[in-house]
Amino acid sequence: MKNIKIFDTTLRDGEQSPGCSMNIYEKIEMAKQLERLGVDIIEAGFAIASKGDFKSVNAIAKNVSTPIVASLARALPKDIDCAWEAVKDAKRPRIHTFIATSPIHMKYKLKKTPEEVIEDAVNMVKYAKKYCEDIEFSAEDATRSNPLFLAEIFEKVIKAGATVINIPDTVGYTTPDEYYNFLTRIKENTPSIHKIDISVHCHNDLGLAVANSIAAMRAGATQIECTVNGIGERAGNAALEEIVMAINTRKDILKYGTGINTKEIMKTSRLLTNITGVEVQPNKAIVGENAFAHESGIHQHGVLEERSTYEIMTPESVGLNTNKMVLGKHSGRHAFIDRLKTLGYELSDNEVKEAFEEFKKLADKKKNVYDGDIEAIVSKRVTHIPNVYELHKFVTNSGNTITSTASVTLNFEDKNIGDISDGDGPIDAAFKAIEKIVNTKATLEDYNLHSVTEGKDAQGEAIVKLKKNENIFTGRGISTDVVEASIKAYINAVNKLVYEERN
Ligand SMILES: CC(=O)SCCNC(=O)CCNC(=O)[C@H](O)C(C)(C)COP(=O)(O)OP(=O)(O)OC[C@H]1O[C@@H](n2cnc3c(N)ncnc32)[C@H](O)[C@@H]1OP(=O)(O)O
Ligand SMILES: CC(C)C(=O)C(=O)O
Ligand SMILES: [Mg+2]
Repeated sequence: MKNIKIFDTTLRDGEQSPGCSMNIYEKIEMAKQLERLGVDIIEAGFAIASKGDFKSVNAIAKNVSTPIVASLARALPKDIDCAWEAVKDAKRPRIHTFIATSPIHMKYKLKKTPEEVIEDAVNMVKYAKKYCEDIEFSAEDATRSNPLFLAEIFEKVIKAGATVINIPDTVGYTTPDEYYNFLTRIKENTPSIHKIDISVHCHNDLGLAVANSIAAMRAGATQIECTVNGIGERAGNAALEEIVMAINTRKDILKYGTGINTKEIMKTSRLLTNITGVEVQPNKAIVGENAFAHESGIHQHGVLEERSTYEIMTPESVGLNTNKMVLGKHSGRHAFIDRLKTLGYELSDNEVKEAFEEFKKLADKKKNVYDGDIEAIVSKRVTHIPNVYELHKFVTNSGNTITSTASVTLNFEDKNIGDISDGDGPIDAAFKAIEKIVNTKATLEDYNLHSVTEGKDAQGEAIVKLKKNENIFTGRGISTDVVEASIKAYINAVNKLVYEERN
């Protein structure tokens, strides 16, 4: 199966997205991750735009080895000189030059006749060719251009040395069928286009960027330009992760592959989010928080029985550990019982029935139902677990210039036993001191803290999960003092573990 080339323009068109500017170090980090992801081409920037852009493109050219590194340039000698200076150190450099070809752009923006635009395009491709073998030529606003005019300009720039022809939907105006026919018409009228790569670059103004890219691929495009998380000018560009996973998931009809290591997708998306601070919407395909989450009872039941009922790809295939069952007002009994099992509870049928009714009432009132809420509901129904260990007293000492220490005393079988420890903060120190006393040999699997009431006097609820021999013991602790809440949660988990081991 043939691979379609993935041209990533996160660092160029993506950066044109408001709020997505990146500094040189962030761009290098992102470029290295794109290399691990396996993209074929990195468009590293628009070298003439600023000194910073030039330095970033140049640094990326020096820091990645497998992908081609491209810089954008207008059809102007000074832009091409600058682009070449920036990419010339790359193992595989590319100059990407463009000029607009639509009547609107030529008349109002460039103030040039079509003949002048052809002349500039040809001259600048020849000019760039003196520097670099690999030249991409883009006809900006191609989809609002006359296809026969495009065929003429493409034939001439290919003869002048262009090795890739890009036919962008700059303003996200076309539709899949129209784009398919448009590309077919251009191919029929550009004899030399068959010798080189045909690229597409779609914007998402009508939400059709990915669909249009896929239609173009079916019409013979061999390179797709896209960005991580779909960032880019205005409504963004075609999202890399969506294109790649569509190709991957629908190999049966699309009959193409990519060189992308899909397991790196999530990491790449999160790196970009961390760098830019721009979150992806929760329902965003592939990389959104909810892309592999199931909230409603019928779906949760289906997925618990057989994941493929509601999952067309696995979360693991994009680098996520697992899917997510979100408990809320739409959830049903199957998911509720499954969560109880995960939390280590085994209830009788009647207890489950009562707990489920209470859970539904709570879910109607509360946006998020946490594990702690479920435990609060069921803990009163399960067999009472004796408090083998109880907190007698604790003292912690911490600050930003000293090592945190904790001294904890527990009551055990009517005796007080104490120990001390240092740690990474007062809570870590306290947990270590407790472990010295109880010696469970369990590992701390998870810890979280949230407020359970509102206002200045909010109570903090700590959840501690201890793991031993594949069993999870979840402890809860509530206090207005977060250290105390955490210590109580740890002791609660220890008591559950001890109870289990003794029975
Ligand atoms: C579709 C796209 O995404 S195109 C890429 C868009 N990205 C960017 O513009 C980001 C970086 N841009 C910049 O930093 C600046 O716009 C620069 C450095 C490129 C140019 O800045 P300035 O010289 O101040 O020009 P300004 O941006 O105001 O106007 C653009 C000029 O380029 C011309 N131009 C636009 N596209 C092209 C082209 N492909 N080839 C030749 N000239 C072009 C315009 O006609 C205009 O020319 P004029 O100054 O003679 O009127
Ligand atoms: C420069 C070109 C490829 C572009 O970004 C566009 O047309 O959208
Ligand atoms: Mg663009």
